[in-house]
Amino acid sequence: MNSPASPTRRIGVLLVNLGTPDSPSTPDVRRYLNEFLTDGRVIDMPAAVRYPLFQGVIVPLRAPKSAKIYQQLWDAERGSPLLYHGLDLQARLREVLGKDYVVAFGMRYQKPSIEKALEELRDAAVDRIIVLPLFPQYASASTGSVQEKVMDIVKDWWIVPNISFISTFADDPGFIGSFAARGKAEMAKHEYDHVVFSYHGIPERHVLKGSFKGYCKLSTCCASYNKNNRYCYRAQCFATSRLLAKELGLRDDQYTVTFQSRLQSRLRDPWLQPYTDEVIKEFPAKGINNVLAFSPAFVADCLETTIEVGEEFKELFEEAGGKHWQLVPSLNSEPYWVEAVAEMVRRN
Ligand SMILES: C=CC1=C(C)c2cc3[nH]c(cc4nc(cc5[nH]c(cc1n2)c(C)c5CCC(=O)O)C(CCC(=O)O)=C4C)c(C)c3C=C
Ligand SMILES: [Fe+2]
Ligand SMILES: [Fe+2]
Repeated sequence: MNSPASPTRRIGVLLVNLGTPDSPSTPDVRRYLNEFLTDGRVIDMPAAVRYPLFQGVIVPLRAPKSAKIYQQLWDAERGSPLLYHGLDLQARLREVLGKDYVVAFGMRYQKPSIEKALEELRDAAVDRIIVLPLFPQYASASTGSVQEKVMDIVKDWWIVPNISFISTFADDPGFIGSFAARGKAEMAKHEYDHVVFSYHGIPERHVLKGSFKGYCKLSTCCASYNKNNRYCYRAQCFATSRLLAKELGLRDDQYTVTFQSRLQSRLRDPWLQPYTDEVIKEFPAKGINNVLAFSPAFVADCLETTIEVGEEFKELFEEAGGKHWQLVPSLNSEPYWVEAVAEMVRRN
């Protein structure tokens, strides 16, 4: 009797980014924000308060304003940059990884859903799944939320797959090298007297909640990256910045680490500081007039890079008297970044 052919042992790769509305219309933005801002890892309030407060008050007020910004960002042919860069990365990674891998792409909020992407991998009968949330620095509100969602889905499958997560790549040499290459290309075009590494902020409380045995106290604890603060978002942001500065040949006084995108609320809870908008307004008075801005919490251009860093911060800086502000474009689906992702996957 012939033995059955041995099953192909392909590996599934699930790339996940945050999410984006289906269109920049107010109803679609409202639907997206309703899903995003009722996630208990993003807004860590009891569900009984979170749902009525956000779905009933904050999102209806915010959606029309956000929709206007999404309209500025939207590409007439390709739609949301976060989505089309994700699909491009998926396509290029497929080519680089070859036939032993099946690469799927999903968004934590809205479409394409993580459910659908996981089903694609299940239908391909992959042997195991490597999940790569596309956030370099672990935060419960981003990476943690993706992990929870994936586990929530597969817990209901009859055959639960082998799954591993790449939870942080803040100090990954391929990630650092790719961003440094993007920065060097800008530095070759213009003289800069200062560099800003501006990261998406999170409430300070989120850092303290993840503090390992009380190690992280939002102080000098984050000045080195070690086994005690491996998943501290603030420590990872500093680690990424130090490594990028080293690659770019910057002295400590030639760069500043800042945090952007805080969700302003009447609760006035402090977010990670210093705030980018406040820091850059002071630059011209200090003689800093030519600034190169990196946004290394994102690996694809999106609202937070193109509009907030590339346009809003530029305007603030120029209003304060600054001369030249330049955003370093994100990694998107640049060949060296695709290779860096492939290497992280192969190593896993
Ligand atoms: C880098 C990872 C991210 C973390 C950590 C994060 C935390 C976080 N975000 C909000 C609120 C908003 N973020 C918004 C946009 C947005 N956020 C991320 C990533 C992280 N967020 C991305 C990639 C994007 C852009 C999406 C796009 O389509 O381009 C928005 C929506 C835009 C707006 O209305 O301003 C909100 C709101 C909170 C509260 C939070 C942590 C607690
Ligand atoms: Fe965000
Ligand atoms: Fe820390």
